[in-house]
Amino acid sequence: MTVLTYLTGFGNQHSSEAEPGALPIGRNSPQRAPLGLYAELLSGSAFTAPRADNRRTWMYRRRPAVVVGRYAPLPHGGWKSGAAEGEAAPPEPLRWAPLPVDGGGDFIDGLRSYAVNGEPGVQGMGALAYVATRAMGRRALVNADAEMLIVPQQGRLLVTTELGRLEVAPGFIVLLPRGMAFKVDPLDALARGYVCENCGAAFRLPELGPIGSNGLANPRDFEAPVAWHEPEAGGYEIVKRFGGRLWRATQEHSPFNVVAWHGNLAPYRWDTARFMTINTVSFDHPDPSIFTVLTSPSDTPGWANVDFVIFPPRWMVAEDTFRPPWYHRNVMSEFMGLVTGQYDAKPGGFKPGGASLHNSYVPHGPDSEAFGQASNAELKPHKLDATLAFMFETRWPLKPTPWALREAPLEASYADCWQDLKDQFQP
Ligand SMILES: O=C(O)Cc1cc(O)ccc1O
Ligand SMILES: [Fe+2]
Repeated sequence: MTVLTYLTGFGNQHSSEAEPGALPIGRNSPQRAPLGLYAELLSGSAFTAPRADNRRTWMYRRRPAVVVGRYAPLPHGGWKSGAAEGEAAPPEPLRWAPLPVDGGGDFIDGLRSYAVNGEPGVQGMGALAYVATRAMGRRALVNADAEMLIVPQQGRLLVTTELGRLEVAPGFIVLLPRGMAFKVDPLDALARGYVCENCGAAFRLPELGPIGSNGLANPRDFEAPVAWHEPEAGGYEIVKRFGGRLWRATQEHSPFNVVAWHGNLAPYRWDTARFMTINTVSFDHPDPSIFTVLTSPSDTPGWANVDFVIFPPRWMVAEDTFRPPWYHRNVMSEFMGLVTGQYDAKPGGFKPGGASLHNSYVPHGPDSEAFGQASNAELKPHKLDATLAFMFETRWPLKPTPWALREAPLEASYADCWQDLKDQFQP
């Protein structure tokens, strides 16, 4: 395939044209847009949102998105959204073994929700897995309810969007704005990973406070696509997520027909290897908020609708410190996945491609194996290398789905991993 080029900078005012002269200069909506194109605006925020949060993009396209057939319901057994579609779960830690990579479906067919909260299109999130063994072909997905954050775990992906194409491998993430058409195609025989469906405020970089003007995920490392319009003629199936349901319609042309665009609402890819990791250089284990890549705030300051947090390779140097995570009960709910390597709180038990859910106030922390090792380890500088875990942390309790509780590879004996923690009190 061709080598793709990118525009850099999270939230920048990008502009791109696939044909010279396709982008109007000095105005957005001339009486006749250049080259016979249609002008179309996509908003990511209310028109009157504060300037710092305001996101919108102008597209100049061969046909506007309004040219589409009538929608009919499209059944999908695995994709759930909103607390109403979750089940009551016992207040216990839950963990799932890696999903088998089979099934012969495309990205849409292979979506399965582990856990949900909130309300589709309003607030909250869903944590999903995807397994894809074939391309979407002439099928596109539009999620009108949520922004989609894709975390590939296995297999490279080609992500085609209305604004252009992105290529990613495991270790990257992809952020797809709410309401923008896209398709996700495996570039290898199979692809597996995780998705966060964010129904709240759009993801943004966290404030840095005393860290200062640099660090964590740096804005310039986020890469947006350049304009690209699909050359092949022919129809498309548009699959739309709206109101927590899937719908399908057909149209006689590709939705990937944007010849030029400009604006600050764009899909991005980002390489987790670019994360500038902050950790203690003295003692104690800092709160995991130091690993926040992106945050979707809620209406209460500091209580995120969802934070996307990574646990990347890093040096552990803390003195007189139990270095893995502490035992804790968190008001926020924690969904975790493992892209590669080992996670320090569960060196043996948490497998790449697996998932865990530690819901609001569910006690958790290092398993007995990790506790024994870390309590006795010689505290010389140690690199946690070749590892990448992540967390979707949300202020609303997550409800597991029927699939997650009854069909997915739920590990019945997960909670046993703490039962060997003995009373070792020596008065
Ligand atoms: O529970 C977990 O494994 C995630 C986590 C990691 C950490 O370093 C501190 C708190 C926390 O919830
Ligand atoms: Fe935790």
